[in-house]
Amino acid sequence: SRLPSYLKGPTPSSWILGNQSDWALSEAGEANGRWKAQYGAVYKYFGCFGDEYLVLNDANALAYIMKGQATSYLLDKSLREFLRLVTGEGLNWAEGSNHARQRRLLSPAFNTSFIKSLVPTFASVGSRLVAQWNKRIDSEGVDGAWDVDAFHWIELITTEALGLTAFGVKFGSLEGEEHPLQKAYAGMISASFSRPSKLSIVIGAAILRIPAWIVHHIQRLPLPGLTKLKEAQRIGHKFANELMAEKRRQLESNAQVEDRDFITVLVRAGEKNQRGNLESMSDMEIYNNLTTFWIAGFETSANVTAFALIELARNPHIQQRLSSEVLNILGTAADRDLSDGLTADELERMPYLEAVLNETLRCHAPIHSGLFRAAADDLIPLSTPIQTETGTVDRIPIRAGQCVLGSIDGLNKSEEVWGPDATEFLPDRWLGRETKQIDPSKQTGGIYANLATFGGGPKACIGYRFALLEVSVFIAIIIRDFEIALSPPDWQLWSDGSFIGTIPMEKGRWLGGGQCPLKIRRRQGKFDAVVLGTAPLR
Ligand code: HEM
Repeated sequence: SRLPSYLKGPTPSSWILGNQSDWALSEAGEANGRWKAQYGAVYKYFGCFGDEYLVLNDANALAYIMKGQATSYLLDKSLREFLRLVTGEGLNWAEGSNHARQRRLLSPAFNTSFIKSLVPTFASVGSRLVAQWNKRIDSEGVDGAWDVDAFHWIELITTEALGLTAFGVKFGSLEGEEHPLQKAYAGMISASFSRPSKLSIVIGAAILRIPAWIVHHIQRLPLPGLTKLKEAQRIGHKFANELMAEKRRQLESNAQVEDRDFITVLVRAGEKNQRGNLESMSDMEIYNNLTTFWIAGFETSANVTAFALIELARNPHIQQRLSSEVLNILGTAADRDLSDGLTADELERMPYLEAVLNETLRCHAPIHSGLFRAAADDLIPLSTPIQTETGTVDRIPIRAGQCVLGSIDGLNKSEEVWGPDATEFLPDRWLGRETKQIDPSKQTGGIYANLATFGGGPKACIGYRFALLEVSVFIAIIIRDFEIALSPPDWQLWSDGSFIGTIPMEKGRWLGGGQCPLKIRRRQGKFDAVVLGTAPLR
């Protein structure tokens, strides 16, 4: 064993499978929670073919690893090559000085005031969803209630929002239209999800053992999956190139072009840099990053939106409290059309909305773990020392090449950090909470609200403000206009965590993707909701 012998962990079922099927086939974070309770916050487990993983559920250890990303705790080389096949050499793929350079050049697209200016765009998309749902209630509803698997619709609003804010393009998918760029990106993600069998877990692990240099050359092979991926990329790239050329023409002829999307902001920043003789991003780099934002920002935000709606549907008292707040600030559907009126300032006046969103991000982090490889021998500091037979250990020695798994879910549900009710969904814990006052030994290094959900350090999620505002707008708009309940009422959530993502599904029913089955009804207005209360929908 390369890891110190005092680290404990589960016994592998076999050399081929290790503990991997237990990890991949239990609910997201479940195996980790069990092993953490048994072996401590820092333990080891075996992946396929005897690969040993160091698992960290310790705040200081996670903060340390995240700080070292981009230089000393890196993405596995083969995995990184696979990533390059999909996103090209964008921010997620980049390391070291290239990463720092790209991050600097992308900063104009992620500054707070620009991201806040996207709120009306998110609101326009949310309002289009509301219009469609109202139509369905009228045409397909029974006694004013309509059963819908909202997951598909959430995917549509998330892609519409990305289309408008990244490329400035309206796809029209909510209204039944199909757009080539949206289709190209769907092809790149090829969303079809299937729960892995033990055999596919082993095959997956074997594929990841293909040396990076071979993966690098795989792209030349005429494999069917790759041909489809390349075709999707060709269409996406051509489209983006035409858009960038058009933006450039517009900017040359009229400096008043509004910055309403990333492509405009990045093309403008590039032109400015060139005039000032600063280095700028090439069109290829801009395109690779727009693709990166799509891959990083689509399923993550969609899954959080779905988890939030599921929690609101199964906790009617939380839903009612949220609807009261939202109706007080935004008025009823009859008072006000939100298709372009909602602002970031209004969102800031809804602390309970923020609490519900934060609690969703804590309990249902859409990426439940981060996997790294140590670039050099190192010592990882701990918040809570480990007691061994020979003494106390406050740093774990590791060797270059060691796989390290930071459990985002484990830190988000750590009793040490969040208290004894850490596994319960309780938005109230956020009201009046000041992140700055948290004891340093309980700080995870997370970029937002001491949550590990968006990562931390130099490679922390660049899109977290975007995601927070986007999901807040969607939830506020849906809850203002509809009462939601689970349908059927006894629907049981299964948070699938087969890969690094967490996807809402029904226990025992794998339908090939996320699920969010709701019964929706028009909300009867402010008076009913606030004063009388509405009977929970069943
Ligand atoms: C709720 C939604 C989201 C979650 C939970 C999420 C989570 C994450 C996490 C965990 C990482 C890795 C952080 C680390 O290694 O420390 C990451 C990176 C990243 N995210 Fe997000 N993300 C979300 C939405 C978005 C959106 C909307 C965008 C873009 C518009 C985006 C763009 C990125 C990019 C580009 C990276 C790579 C950053 C780098 O390597 O420097 N994400 N995200």
